[in-house]
Amino acid sequence: MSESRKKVTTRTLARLKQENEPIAMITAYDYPSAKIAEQAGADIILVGDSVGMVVLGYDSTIPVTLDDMLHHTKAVVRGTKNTMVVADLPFMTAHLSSDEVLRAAGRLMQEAGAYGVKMEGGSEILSNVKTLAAAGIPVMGHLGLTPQSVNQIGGYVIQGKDQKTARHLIDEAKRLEEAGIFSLVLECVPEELAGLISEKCSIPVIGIGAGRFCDGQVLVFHDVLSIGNDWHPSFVKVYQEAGKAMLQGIETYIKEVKQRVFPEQRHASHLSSELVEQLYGGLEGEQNG
Ligand SMILES: Nc1nc(=O)c2c([nH]1)NC[C@@H]1CN(c3ccc(C(=O)N[C@@H](CCC(=O)O)C(=O)O)cc3)CN21
Ligand SMILES: CC(C)C(=O)C(=O)O
Ligand SMILES: [Mg+2]
Repeated sequence: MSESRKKVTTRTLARLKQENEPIAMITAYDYPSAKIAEQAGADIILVGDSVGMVVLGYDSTIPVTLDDMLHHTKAVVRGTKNTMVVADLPFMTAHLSSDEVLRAAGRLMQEAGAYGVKMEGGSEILSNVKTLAAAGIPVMGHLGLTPQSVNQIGGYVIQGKDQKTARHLIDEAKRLEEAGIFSLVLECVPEELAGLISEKCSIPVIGIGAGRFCDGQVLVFHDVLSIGNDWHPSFVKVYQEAGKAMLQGIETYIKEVKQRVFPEQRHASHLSSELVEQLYGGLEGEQNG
């Protein structure tokens, strides 16, 4: 599928929304996971700052740096041919001066090869969104539960549950759209609200924990495959117990080493018996001399 497919662009996504065809997005953080995501047919790979939690072992996305994002985005880009790769701007970056945010986004595109960037927030980042869009940088928005604000929110909790906050999210989505984002992630909002925003926006809205009525869905790679964590947010569906399969494989390897079952003869290279004899003979000669 991925071999023959044309490159996914902003135009592809706009067409998918127009044709009411769901957009499939998944995170990836390195070369093998990117190859798997592309081969599976993902439209968009997100190099999420969730890399900090599922790969680097932090307990939030806050410690993730631009250098981390560059490092992982480069690996993902090397693993893809025609999938759109979007990289998260890390904590605080969206709020820096327009020069600094431009430089950060520019590095993710020029140095790492990202197609575009995603930034968390609404009105407070609007002028930076406009600056990036004016520079030809595809910007994906991110509203609802914005994990970079977890300390301020006070936890990973669903957003937009009452009239005031729901109304606010609709307004923010419209403002971001006007500022020039090409797509919007909505995280952890009630599905009726996500459906309404998807309907009111002409750009594709991609949900995570936002229900059935978005234009697309995104999940974290390690959640879909249950790698590294027993616990998952309740919106996650585990499609394969890859973490269990990995553990079993490594356990069996270690057991076989301990029991001298691995390696077998075929797992090594060999000398001719004549050469072996000569070498042993040579050693004996040394010992006798
Ligand atoms: N592995 C992983 N998956 C993710 O989806 C993810 C990350 N990490 N890290 C960055 C953010 C953080 N996310 C999270 C983390 C926790 C919840 C969570 O605990 N949600 C509760 C619902 C809270 C409520 O009731 O309001 C849940 O039970 O799902 C949600 C999103 C989403 N992102
Ligand atoms: C969960 C998605 C939307 C994200 O921002 C990430 O993986 O960092
Ligand atoms: Mg993120």
